[in-house]
Amino acid sequence: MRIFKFGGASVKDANGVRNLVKVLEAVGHEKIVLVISAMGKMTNAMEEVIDAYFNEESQLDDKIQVVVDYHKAIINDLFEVKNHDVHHKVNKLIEEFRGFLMWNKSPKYAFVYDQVVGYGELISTTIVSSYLTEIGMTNNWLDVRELIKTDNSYRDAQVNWDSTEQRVSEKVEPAQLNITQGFLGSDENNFTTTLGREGSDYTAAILGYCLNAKSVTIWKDVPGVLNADPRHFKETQKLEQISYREAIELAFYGASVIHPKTLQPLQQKEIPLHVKSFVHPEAQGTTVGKGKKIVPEVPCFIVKKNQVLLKLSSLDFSFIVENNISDIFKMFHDYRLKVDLIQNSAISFSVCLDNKFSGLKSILPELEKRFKVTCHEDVSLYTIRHFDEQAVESVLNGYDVLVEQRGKETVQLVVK
Ligand SMILES: Nc1ncnc2c1ncn2[C@@H]1O[C@H](COP(=O)(O)OP(=O)(O)O)[C@@H](O)[C@H]1O
Ligand SMILES: N[C@@H](CC(=O)OP(=O)(O)O)C(=O)O
Repeated sequence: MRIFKFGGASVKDANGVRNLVKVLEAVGHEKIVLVISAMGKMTNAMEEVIDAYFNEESQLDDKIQVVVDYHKAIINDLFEVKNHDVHHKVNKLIEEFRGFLMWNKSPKYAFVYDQVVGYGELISTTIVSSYLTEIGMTNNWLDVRELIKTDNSYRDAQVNWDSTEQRVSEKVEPAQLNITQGFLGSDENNFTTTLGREGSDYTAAILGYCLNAKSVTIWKDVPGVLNADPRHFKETQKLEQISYREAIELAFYGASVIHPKTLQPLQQKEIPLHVKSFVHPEAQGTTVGKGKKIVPEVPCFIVKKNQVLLKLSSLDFSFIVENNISDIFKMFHDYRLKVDLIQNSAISFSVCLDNKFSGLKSILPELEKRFKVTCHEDVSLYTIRHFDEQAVESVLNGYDVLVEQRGKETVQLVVK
């Protein structure tokens, strides 16, 4: 079997859905599992619904209406028949999460988030599946929550591999075109869980692993994995081949084209991962697999914006060593601050953090009880793999370098 993942960008409108069909016609549509994300930016729109529910209830209906209108426009464009069954199916899903929000008693944000946010994926797969059926492509729609079982760490659920493997092998039809949602799973009480934002790549890898797939392909709006994010760098080069190890390194440092958790299950079974253009499905793309580290061998640039640099110094000139470093790391873990870089000297300790769960405000007073704290917000972290001096120079242009760290293959620069 082959696993195909189509992200939000690929199904952002009716033409995107038609193009998905063209891709399937070009590369075959049997013995496939299609993993599809929410359409366009609908996960962000669902997050706004949840935020309104918790913080500004007067906005709730308007926020839900944005989701309704977006999908309705796509359905009206795709289906000629006015009262096509797809309207009924999508309305039912919308009423499901509206009803949940009406009756919910749980004050727990992460739990409520997971029960609601995934309707983006449930709706998108319902629309795509109905469209495929309409044009004569028989398909098997699967609720991924019945396949992928996880613990109950809402918003960052961990997969229970044994029961997932068993369910996947029972429910996926190996000879057919199967279609299911990315990003979601369910816990032992059958509540919906999510695998973390942008987690649909990981879903494709989980299914690939459980089905011993021949390959996993992520269809993108770019020709493959580039040596830098084209939104931040003018000149980029496509990488032809990357080893699993190198791809894991790139994803770890923040190359957002592949979700970091995706590589590990594939590497374990040596399943190749193709990143290909949904505009030119016949073109080669990038293959992540066994073999050469990186082809061509060029510097790879990764930038993370809006990071925080904290410098902690002891108040009494005592050393910062194992015991206080372990306390500091426990605090970062508790406040969900992701550590991107560390540098320590005898009496100080610098750390570049990702504040995506907004833990910074709460941790600062805690740290200030024990250390002198200097905090630079809104810094950028540049990582260059396989760097040379020219590559380093090219990213510096006028920035102030706050921290520099060099290894044999990687240089990291925190700049303001
Ligand atoms: N190293 C990279 N190579 C290719 N694309 C990259 C890279 N880093 C960031 N991107 C960006 O990732 C985008 C595709 O990801 P995304 O929009 O999240 O797609 P999807 O919705 O399909 O998951 C590309 O349009 C590109 O701008
Ligand atoms: N829809 C989810 C999961 C995902 O992976 O989406 P995409 O494939 O569009 O990045 C998100 O936006 O986080």
